[in-house]
Amino acid sequence: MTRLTLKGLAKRYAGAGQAALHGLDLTVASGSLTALLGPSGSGKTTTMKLIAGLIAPDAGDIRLDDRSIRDLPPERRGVAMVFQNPLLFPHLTVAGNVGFGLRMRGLAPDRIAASVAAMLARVRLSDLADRRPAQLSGGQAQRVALARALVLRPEVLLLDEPLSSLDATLRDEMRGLIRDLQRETGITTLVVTHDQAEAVALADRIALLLDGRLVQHDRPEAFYRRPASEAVARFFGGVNFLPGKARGGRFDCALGALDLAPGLPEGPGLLTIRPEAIRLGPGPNPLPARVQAVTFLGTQTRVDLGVEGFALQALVAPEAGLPLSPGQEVTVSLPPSALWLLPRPEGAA
Ligand SMILES: Nc1ncnc2c1ncn2[C@@H]1O[C@H](COP(=O)(O)OP(=O)(O)OP(=O)(O)O)[C@@H](O)[C@H]1O
Repeated sequence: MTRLTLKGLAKRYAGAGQAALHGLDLTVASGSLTALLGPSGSGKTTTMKLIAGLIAPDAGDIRLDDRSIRDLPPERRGVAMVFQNPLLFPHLTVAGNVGFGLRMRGLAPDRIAASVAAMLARVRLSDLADRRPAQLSGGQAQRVALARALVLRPEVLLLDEPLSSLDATLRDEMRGLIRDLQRETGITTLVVTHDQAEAVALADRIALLLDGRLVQHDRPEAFYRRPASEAVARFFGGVNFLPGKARGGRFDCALGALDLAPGLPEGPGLLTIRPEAIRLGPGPNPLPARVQAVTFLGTQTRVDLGVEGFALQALVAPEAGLPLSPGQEVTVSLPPSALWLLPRPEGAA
């Protein structure tokens, strides 16, 4: 198993005003499945192409364990990349596509045939071995592309938005397959996605890129419980932010003095609470609130609340939200364990 390290990786495309990556430092643990997450244009594909050797960095290094691969050609890096569009060779069969890289390496035909057959069985494509890419569905083509990369036993596997072109059912299936194969093979894997729910469902670790910078690299739950900044919290659906000051275990803000859990920093900060952590009803940090709007969202109900002239948004189970109506007076409570302090944005008073 191999650790992947990016050190000070920088890239500005010719003619672009802004750099696509500003000195990215990231260590992808050996054998982990890490999601490289970020909105469109944040530098995810650029990072993948740099690791795969399809483009060259302006500065920085790329290491597999202690070896730099920065100056190696793509085929000698030990890195395989699967693109969003599977890019299969149209004139080759499924088996021909999967065996292509092994043939390029000069392996004996019987060894190639055995490896290809085993790989196709693993991705449940044995029955389609003789088909051409034009005769495959999108999900099948994506599985062939994954098999073609894995059969080479790369040290690092890069998957660029592997689920984005699939419908919801196929996406679940493919996500399960990627997870299972990654666990079985232990190949250090980096998956690009712009979808935070997908990153959470798939990865052991998430590296969040915003504007070409790594803003947090953590376990999925940390992005909800301990976001590093307001921007991170917002990317993960955070909507409640209260400026104020923490002092002696309490937070003074527009809603009064709220009890905090122990261990949070003192001083000016931005308090945040997840909408799903707000309780309707009496409890710790109780506050009188007026319901502004109730929106049924299927699995949850969104309740917009006015609290001391401040807007808070809660997400509750539908059965908890249904009897509510706009104008109603309710008590909300804010459990201290769900209150988290963020640094105040630059320039804030
Ligand atoms: N070949 C290129 N020439 C000039 N600018 C580029 C080129 N490729 C990407 N960029 C710019 O670099 C920045 C990062 O792009 P990149 O494709 O890495 O982002 P991304 O996070 O993968 O986005 P998406 O999710 O939309 O694919 C963007 O501002 C993009 O416009």
